[in-house]
Amino acid sequence: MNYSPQSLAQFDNLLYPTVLISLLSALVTAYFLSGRSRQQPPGPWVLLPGIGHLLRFAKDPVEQLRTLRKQYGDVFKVYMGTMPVVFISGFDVINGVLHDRGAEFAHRPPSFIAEKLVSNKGFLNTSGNVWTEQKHNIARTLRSLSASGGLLEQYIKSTVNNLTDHLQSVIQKGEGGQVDLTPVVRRSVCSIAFSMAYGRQLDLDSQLLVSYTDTLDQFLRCMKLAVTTTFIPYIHLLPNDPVGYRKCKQLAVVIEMDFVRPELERLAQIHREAQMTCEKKTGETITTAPTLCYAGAYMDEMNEKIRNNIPTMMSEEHLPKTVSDVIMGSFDTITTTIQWFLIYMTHHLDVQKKCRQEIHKFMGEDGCDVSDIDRSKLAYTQATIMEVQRVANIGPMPPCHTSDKDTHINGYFIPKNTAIMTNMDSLMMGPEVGDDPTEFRPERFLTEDGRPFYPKWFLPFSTGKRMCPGVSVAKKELLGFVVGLLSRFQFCAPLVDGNEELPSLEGVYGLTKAPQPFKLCIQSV
Ligand code: HEM
Repeated sequence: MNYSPQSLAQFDNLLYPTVLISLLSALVTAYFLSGRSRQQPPGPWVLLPGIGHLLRFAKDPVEQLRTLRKQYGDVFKVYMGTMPVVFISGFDVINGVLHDRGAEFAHRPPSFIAEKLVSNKGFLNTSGNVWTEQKHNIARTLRSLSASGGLLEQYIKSTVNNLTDHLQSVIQKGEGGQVDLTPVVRRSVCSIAFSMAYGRQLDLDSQLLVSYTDTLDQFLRCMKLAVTTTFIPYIHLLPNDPVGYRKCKQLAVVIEMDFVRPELERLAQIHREAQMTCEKKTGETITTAPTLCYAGAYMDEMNEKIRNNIPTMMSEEHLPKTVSDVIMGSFDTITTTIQWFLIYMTHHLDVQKKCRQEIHKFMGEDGCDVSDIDRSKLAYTQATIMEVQRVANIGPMPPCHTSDKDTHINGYFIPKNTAIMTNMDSLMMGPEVGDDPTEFRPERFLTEDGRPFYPKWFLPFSTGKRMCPGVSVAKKELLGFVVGLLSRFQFCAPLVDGNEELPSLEGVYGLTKAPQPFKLCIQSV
C-alpha cells in the first residue's frame, strides 16, 4: 500500500483522538478492575447463624449455612451481630486458605472476649511471634508425651482402667439399666488432660479432680452464651448479666487462681529442689523438669532463655492462660466425641459388634491393655471413630482465622483482620463424601482390602499452620477409650416405660456441638 503525504496527514489528525480514546478506555478498565479487586464476598447484611441459635430465635446454624452456601457459593459474608464473618466452604477453598496460604491466615482476629477474659494472653487467641514460639514448645512436648511408649499411654491405661472398674461396679450394684455416663467420662478426660499438663495423676474420685472438672464444665456451659459478646460487645453492659459474661469472667479467675497457679507453683518448687540437688552433686544446672508435662516444659524453656539472655516472648503472664487453653482444647472435644461415639453405637449395634470383634480378635478378650494398641490392626474401629467424628461434626464453627494484611479469597477483597470461619459441615457432609453423606457407614474410611483410608476432605482437626496441635494425643486417647469400653461392655438404648429409648442424634450448639443429656444401658460382655 502507498501512503501519500495527504493520507499521512489524515492519520496524524486521527492520532490524538485515538490516544485519547485508548487512555479513557484504560482508565475505565482500571476503574472496573479495581472495583472488582475490592469486591466483597456476597451475603446477607444481617444474619446471626450460631448466635441466633444460641439466643433461641434462629434455626439450626448448620442448616442456615447450607442454605447460604447454596445461595452465595463457597465464599460468603454474614454479619454475626456487628461483626462481619467470611465463611469459607468446600475442600478446595478451605485447603487453599488454611493450608496452601497457611502462614498468611495463621492469625486470630481481635476478639472482645479474648481481650476481656484473658487480656489477649495465652495460646488460642494469640498470633505472630508469641504464638509461634509457644506453638513450637507445646507441639514438641505433646509429641514426646504421645510418642510410642510415652507417658500418655500410661495415663490412658490407668484412667481407662479406673473408668471401666467404675462402670463394672455400677453394673454389679444392679444400676446398669440407665446410666448417665457423662460425669465420669468428663472426669476421666479431665484426669488425662491434668496429667499431661502438670505431670501427676489424680484419682477419679479425688476432690481436686471433681471440682476442677465441675468448674471447667460450668465455664464451658457459661461460654455458650457469653461468646455472644464477641459479636455484640455492648451486650456485656446490660444489667443482670443476661449472657453470663461476668460469670464467665469470674470462673476464668477461679480456674486460674484455684487450679492452675497452685499446680504451677508446685512444679516450680519441684524444679527448684531438683536444681539444687543437681548443683550440689555435679555443679551443673538441670534444664529439664523431673516429669515431662507441658507446663513444666514451658517453664524450662522460658527460664532457660531468661537465664541465657535469649530474647523470648514466653512469659509468666502467658503461661497459666496457655496451660488452660491446652487443657480446655482437649477436655471438651474429647468428652464430646466419646459421648457421640457411645450414642452412635446404640443406634448401630451391628457396627458396635464388629468393632468389639476386631478388638477381641487382635487384643484378646480379657481386659486388653490399652497402652499397647497396634493401630494398624484396628482399622475398622478407627474407621468407626472417624465416621462418628464426621457425622457428629462436633466443631461446626471452629475458631476464626484472619490475615493481618488486606488480601483476597477467590477474587473477593478481604480487609485485614476480617474474621474467617471454616464451614466444617461443607467438608463433613459435602459432595466429596459421596452420594450418601447422611448415612452412618464406617467403611467409607476403609480401602477395599480393609486398610485405613484417610480422605483429603476429612479435616476435623483443621489443617495448615494453626491445625490442632493435639491431633496425635486426641487419636490415641479416643482409641484408648473406645477399646477399653467396647472390649468390656455392650452399650444399648435404655428401657423407659418398657420401651427402648434411643438417645437423640440432635446436637446442642455451644463451643462444640454436644449431645442432649442421655442415658444408656450398660452390660458386661
Ligand atoms: C477430638 C478431639 C479434637 C478435635 C476434633 C480438635 C479440633 C481442633 C480444631 C478444629 C482446632 C482449630 C484449628 C484452627 O484454628 O484451624 C483446634 C485447636 C486447638 N486444639 Fe484441638 N481438637 C481435639 C483435641 C485436642 C487435644 C487432645 C488437645 C491438647 C492436647 C487440643 C488442643 C488444641 C489447642 C491448644 C488448639 C488451639 C491451637 C491454636 O490456636 O493454634 N485439641 N482443635
